[in-house]
Amino acid sequence: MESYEQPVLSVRHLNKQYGSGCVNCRASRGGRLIKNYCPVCSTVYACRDISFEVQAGEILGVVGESGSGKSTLMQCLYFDQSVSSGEAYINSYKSGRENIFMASTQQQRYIRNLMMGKVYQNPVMSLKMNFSAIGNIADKLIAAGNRNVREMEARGKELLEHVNIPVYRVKEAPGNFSGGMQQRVQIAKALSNNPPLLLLDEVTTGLDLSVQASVLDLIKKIQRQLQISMVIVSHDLGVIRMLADRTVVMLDGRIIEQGLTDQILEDPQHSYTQQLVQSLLI
Ligand SMILES: Nc1ncnc2c1ncn2[C@@H]1O[C@H](COP(=O)(O)OP(=O)(O)OP(=O)(O)O)[C@@H](O)[C@H]1O
Repeated sequence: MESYEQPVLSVRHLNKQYGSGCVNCRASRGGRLIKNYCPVCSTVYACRDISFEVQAGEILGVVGESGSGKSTLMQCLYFDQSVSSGEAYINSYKSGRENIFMASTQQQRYIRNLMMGKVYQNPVMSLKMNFSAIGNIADKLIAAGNRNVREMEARGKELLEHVNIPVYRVKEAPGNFSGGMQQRVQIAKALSNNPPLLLLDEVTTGLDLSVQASVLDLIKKIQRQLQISMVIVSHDLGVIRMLADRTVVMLDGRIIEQGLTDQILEDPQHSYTQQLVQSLLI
């Protein structure tokens, strides 16, 4: 199969548990859990048998209530957490033939720096608040092996302009910026090495509605212009409706439904998804 036909990201049977499990929860296949939690040994089954694909140029939405495992999934994909088991393949890494979870720490750093970008709900997770905005971009470019200061400065300005940070503020620290501006700097930083895949975790949560709308517009614009693939996590189906081509619905660590976003909105199959869709209409 040619590489352009392969999914950009393919995740198979990803499991992540916090705790080692016990006779009660290991044998029960979830039957004796309270949601995702074992009351006997306190193990949390945060992600259970998660499988999905992201195609080139597609935005995949992941929606679910608080605690359903969305952030854990993103943390595993970006190597912020190790998986308990499972596989993931990126078509730009070793032609999509090697499980990235089995790659060495050095290789995982390489994948993070060149093949993925991540935007967090809390900008402190990705931005150095005591660096300038442009210094933050250079930081990511240096991590990927760049050394040419002039080139990095030009790239930083270009990216920050692209996300609507005024050129006269690029040398200011993001700590001085508003929440929406900080998210835009994070997006610029995540895009700096032209990754084929962007992971966005609750990036508009906590922002004012109008700021939220401008960040969502920016994400849409970037996706159209760069044709980059994205996985966007949100507890808000409104955000997913606006951005995602396809959607995965999570509950208690499992995927309970996935399909085209329009299809899920028009004809939700699972009772939890039906509730979510109904809440959009109220
Ligand atoms: N470090 C940890 N140790 C133990 N349990 C954890 C840890 N991190 C997350 N969990 C548990 O894993 C489950 C999934 O959490 P996660 O943060 O992935 O959910 P979420 O869907 O992203 O929720 P939210 O939208 O509130 O962030 C929850 O039950 C949570 O308590």
